[in-house]
Amino acid sequence: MGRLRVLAPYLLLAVVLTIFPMVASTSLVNLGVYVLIFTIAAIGLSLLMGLAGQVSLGHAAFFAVGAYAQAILVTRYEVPMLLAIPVSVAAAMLVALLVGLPLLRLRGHFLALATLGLGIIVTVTVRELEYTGGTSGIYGIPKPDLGGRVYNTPAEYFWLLAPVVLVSLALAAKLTRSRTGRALGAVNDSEVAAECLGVNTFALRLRVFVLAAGYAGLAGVFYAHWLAVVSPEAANFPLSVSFLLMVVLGGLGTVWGALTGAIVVEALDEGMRDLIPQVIPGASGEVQLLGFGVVLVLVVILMPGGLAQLWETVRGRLAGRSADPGADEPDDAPLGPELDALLAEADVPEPGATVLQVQGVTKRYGGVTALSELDLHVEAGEIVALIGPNGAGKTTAFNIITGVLPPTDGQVEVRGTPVTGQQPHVVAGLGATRTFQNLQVFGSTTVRGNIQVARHLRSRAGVVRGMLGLDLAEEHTIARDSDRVLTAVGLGHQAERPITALSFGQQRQVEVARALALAPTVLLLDEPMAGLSGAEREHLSAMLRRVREAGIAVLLVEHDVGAVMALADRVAVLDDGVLIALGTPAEVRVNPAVVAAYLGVDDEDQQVVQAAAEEVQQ
Ligand SMILES: Nc1ncnc2c1ncn2[C@@H]1O[C@H](COP(=O)(O)OP(=O)(O)OP(=O)(O)O)[C@@H](O)[C@H]1O
Repeated sequence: MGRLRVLAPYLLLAVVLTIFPMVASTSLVNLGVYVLIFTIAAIGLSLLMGLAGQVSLGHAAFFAVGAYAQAILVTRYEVPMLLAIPVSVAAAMLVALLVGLPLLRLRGHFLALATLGLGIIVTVTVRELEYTGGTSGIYGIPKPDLGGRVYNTPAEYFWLLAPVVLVSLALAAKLTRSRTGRALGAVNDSEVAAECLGVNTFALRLRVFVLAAGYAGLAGVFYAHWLAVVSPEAANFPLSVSFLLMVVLGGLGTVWGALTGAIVVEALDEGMRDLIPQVIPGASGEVQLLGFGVVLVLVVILMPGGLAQLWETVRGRLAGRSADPGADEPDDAPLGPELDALLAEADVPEPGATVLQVQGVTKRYGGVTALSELDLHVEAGEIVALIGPNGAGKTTAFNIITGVLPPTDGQVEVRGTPVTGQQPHVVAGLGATRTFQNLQVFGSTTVRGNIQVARHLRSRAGVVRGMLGLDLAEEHTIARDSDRVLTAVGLGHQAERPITALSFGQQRQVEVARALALAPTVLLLDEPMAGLSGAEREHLSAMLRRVREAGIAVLLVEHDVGAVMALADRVAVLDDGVLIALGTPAEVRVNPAVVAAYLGVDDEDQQVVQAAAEEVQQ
């Protein structure tokens, strides 16, 4: 039943694509050919923008590379079409790899600008080079001839393209539902959280950038054969804008948006071509581009989710379902055997072995020293609390340990391996992960989806396996393990809910569960009790004791001093970036420097510290 639901849209589309050329006029089928060609390119851009969150203003550059490579291969070297296709697609992907390596280190609008520049470079290059035919381009590209059958008419070409579009769509859609797709979705929601769960964001983005270029290159190939000529316009900015419009109009959330977007943009294009000269006599293509710009702005303002969002709303209304299915019955016995099984997965050394070593770590921001020569270590099976007034440097210490920030000076080792200056995913790979003071849940998915990302390092499937569906057994294991994690921490009844439907405290608990799902050796928790009810705090404390018993090392930043004193084996106190005390809770409680540091700070914390000090003095 589930499989039929997945296949149904493709079957329906196959039927429509088969019938369309039989019933539509030749000019409409001709338009349909362009829709299908551009759909292939837009699917690639949809993956890049929707999945990897990267805006490209130069997608047409890869389209042109594919088109030119195919034109050169079949006209100059007489390479058979079927043999030339993979080479041309590979050429587009190779260009993407070469430019992606430096470009993808750029973020946001810088990447958009850089890809815009790439489009200009390709346009100028093919226009200036004699080899690529200069301004007139390359002529005489034959219509496809497969096994003696020539695809000459619009209908024939449409039927040739239809299966290519169907397969392209299916592969891309499968990728979005794979391990890679989940990881990229997580990167879009919170790059830092995804990295700290072991997701190598740069490598993933690069792969999707290259893949997107492959789709564009393939579209370029079919474009070249259909038009019989390729000219520098193929790499032009207006075409990149059209692709962008297709993806945004169709909706970034789904690759199907590429198809609907391509249909609407091509229809608009035709409409504008007729309409604009009537409204503005003598108007040129530039005015058409302006028209596209206006549509793009209107879509972004009025319908940011594109047609896909509209469709989802209609479908939800028709089915009478809300976005949040609500919670099931609460789990009977949280923290049961499932938690033992999860904790047993952690690769921990013998109790007492140092798993985290911080040596002389200093962090300066200009004139501000956020952290000054911090020395700290955490052993297996130990909870060390890091406390201190606001601005003491606790979060800075976490950021440096987990690779989110490089230190100005000093060393960090996880299980004896130096990790200073390494990316967070490398640190996570060694078994150290964290939660965040400011919640960093993956807001576009469910509670289960959040946990599944944390199983990234415990699974292997890459882009190709994900696209081809060769990851089914692994996907089954990830889903099963994620549900076990949720049951283990008492959140099984929330699995199906969008994470954003949960209360702040519950989201915090999911974040802790997500970090545990990595089966870490070292767990760093940044104010995990903040926003939790009394019962939830007790539940979390009980869980952390079990985590300690399992031999996992815990570094805990927490403002709830009472909870810290009850839980921690050792307490480190920071004040103004300086470690002012380190010892057992009993020792730290009576340390005059600690009492002084808390004076005039949070009333509640101050009372706890002072009451404890008085108690010991009596
Ligand atoms: N990006 C930055 N640029 C400049 N100063 C910074 C930056 N990040 C942190 N700081 C400063 O470093 C010091 C330590 O900040 P940090 O966030 O680590 O403290 P904290 O102990 O975690 O505080 P809180 O309990 O309020 O979260 C503060 O004085 C803060 O203003």
